[in-house]
Amino acid sequence: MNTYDLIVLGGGAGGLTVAAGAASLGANVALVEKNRNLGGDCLHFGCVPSKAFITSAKKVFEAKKSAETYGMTLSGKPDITKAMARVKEAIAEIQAEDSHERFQDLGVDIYQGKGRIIKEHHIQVEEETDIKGKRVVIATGSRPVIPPIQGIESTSYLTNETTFDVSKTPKRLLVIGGGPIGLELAQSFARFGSEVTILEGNSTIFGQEDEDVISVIKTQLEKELTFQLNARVKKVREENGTKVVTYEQSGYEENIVVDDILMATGRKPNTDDMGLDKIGVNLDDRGNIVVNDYLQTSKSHIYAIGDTNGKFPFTHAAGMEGKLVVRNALFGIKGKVSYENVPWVTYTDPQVFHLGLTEKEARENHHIKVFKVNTRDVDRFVTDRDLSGFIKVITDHKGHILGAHALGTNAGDWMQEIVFAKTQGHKIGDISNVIHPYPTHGAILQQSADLYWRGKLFDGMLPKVAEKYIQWFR
Ligand SMILES: Cc1cc2nc3c(=O)[nH]c(=O)nc-3n(C[C@H](O)[C@H](O)[C@H](O)COP(=O)(O)OP(=O)(O)OC[C@H]3O[C@@H](n4cnc5c(N)ncnc54)[C@H](O)[C@@H]3O)c2cc1C
Ligand SMILES: NC(=O)c1ccc[n+]([C@@H]2O[C@H](COP(=O)([O-])OP(=O)(O)OC[C@H]3O[C@@H](n4cnc5c(N)ncnc54)[C@H](O)[C@@H]3O)[C@@H](O)[C@H]2O)c1
Repeated sequence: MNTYDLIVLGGGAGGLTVAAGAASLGANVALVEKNRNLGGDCLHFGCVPSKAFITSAKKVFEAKKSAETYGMTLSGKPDITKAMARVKEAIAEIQAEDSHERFQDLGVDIYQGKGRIIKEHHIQVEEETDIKGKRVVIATGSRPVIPPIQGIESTSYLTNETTFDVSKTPKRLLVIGGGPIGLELAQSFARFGSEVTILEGNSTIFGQEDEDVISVIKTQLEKELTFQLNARVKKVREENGTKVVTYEQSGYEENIVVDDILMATGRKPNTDDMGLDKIGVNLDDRGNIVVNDYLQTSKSHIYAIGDTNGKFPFTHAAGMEGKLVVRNALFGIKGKVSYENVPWVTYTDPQVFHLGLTEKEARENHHIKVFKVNTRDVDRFVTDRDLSGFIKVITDHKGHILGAHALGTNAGDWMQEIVFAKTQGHKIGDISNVIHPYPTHGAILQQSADLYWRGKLFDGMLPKVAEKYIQWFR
């Protein structure tokens, strides 16, 4: 039986980070991946295809908008198969980075097949091969949750695993779930010509965002999508090639007839059927693997990262956790995980940027200040006619950054400066001293920092002292 310093289960965002990092440091590493290709959900069914599709959809939308704005004539319908071909091209190109050869060259032994933990240090791959590891990292990701809806077993529907294979634009599309997956894809389908309705069980879409952000993005998206909130799906059935969906809203039953349904109702960790209960690795009631601050499970030689621990289900968080686990597992360092400075971006148009606490969360434990700047007050956004967005920086009373939120074209890029500032412990005022070329979008951050100084200069004792000093100096 082959024996390793480290066995990694799952070759996605988290697992590949661990395998590459540990092998580069000289560890003897095995990587077990059930699919033929490495890369995981992010590459094959998640971030990469969705962003490629979003870009195509945005181009189509802007072509139409530009034609209207500049008095040109545009004819024809966009062909979604061309967009999906571009999706496949993007996946293939990035796949080359995650090839078996690359990892084998690093010294990683790859086992293709489904892995199960059969004893504390023993992994079985497809009931055929047994391998032994001093430490084990579980990075098996997640899959879509399918809610228990009457009739769903006999009705076809899309998920993120099948959406990028569609060969025609659904005329009427129902998206169940108003979270990031649902909204990013809904807007893109709408831009390819689908009539899209979002059915959301809660009273709001984007439940995790700051309230101001939710209110503005909803108004923006309503130009392209129809929302049904507080709506609970009761049953579905197929009828003459269409799907009839019955949902309850405000005590009434409503029916909607559509051509396709996209399920975007959250994620479920891939932690079942892996033998975890048998060896005493604890799961919470949603199936997430319970980990401590060092990302160790209830068995200290087994670590769990990425979507399996349910803490921060994003690719960059899985990568960050993976790097930490390499240090902790190989060198016995007790590095603690922290998500305080981990941002996320939802790639709707406009994009939604999120870092740290929302205003409501911050108010619970801090005496806060809020600095808000609208894009219409920043020259670069004015030149671009991008006038409906804003940024909001939330600080404690001393100016330490607690949270930052933004809505605007490419917000994920121009807000990165504040992630750096927060990570390095800078206060908001420090951004005021950073020179931003004129006219750039990033200047919006400088303007928010200027608000901080303006408050300090004009609301405190300083103006009175300054006045006295100037009189004396004259
Ligand atoms: C539509 C969509 C869009 C997204 N967009 C973004 C985005 O823009 N930005 C972002 O940061 N995040 C995004 N995410 C989330 C991101 O994809 C995940 O957070 C990330 O992939 C998690 O990485 P992971 O390593 O935990 O799991 P994965 O990347 O899914 O990797 C898990 C791997 O484990 C394998 N596996 C499973 N079970 C076993 C087993 N028993 N044995 C062996 N192998 C196994 C799987 O085949 C898979 O390859 C998106 C997700 C979706 C669905
Ligand atoms: N840009 C990004 O970084 C990005 C993009 C997509 C996904 N992701 C990741 O994927 C994760 C999952 O995304 P998601 O949108 O599937 O999940 P989510 O949990 O964020 O949203 C699911 C939504 O579906 C609703 N819902 C659940 N069951 C329902 C039902 N039966 N009827 C009606 N509504 C129902 C929920 O109230 C919720 O609003 C995210 O948390 C995120 O980490 C990230």
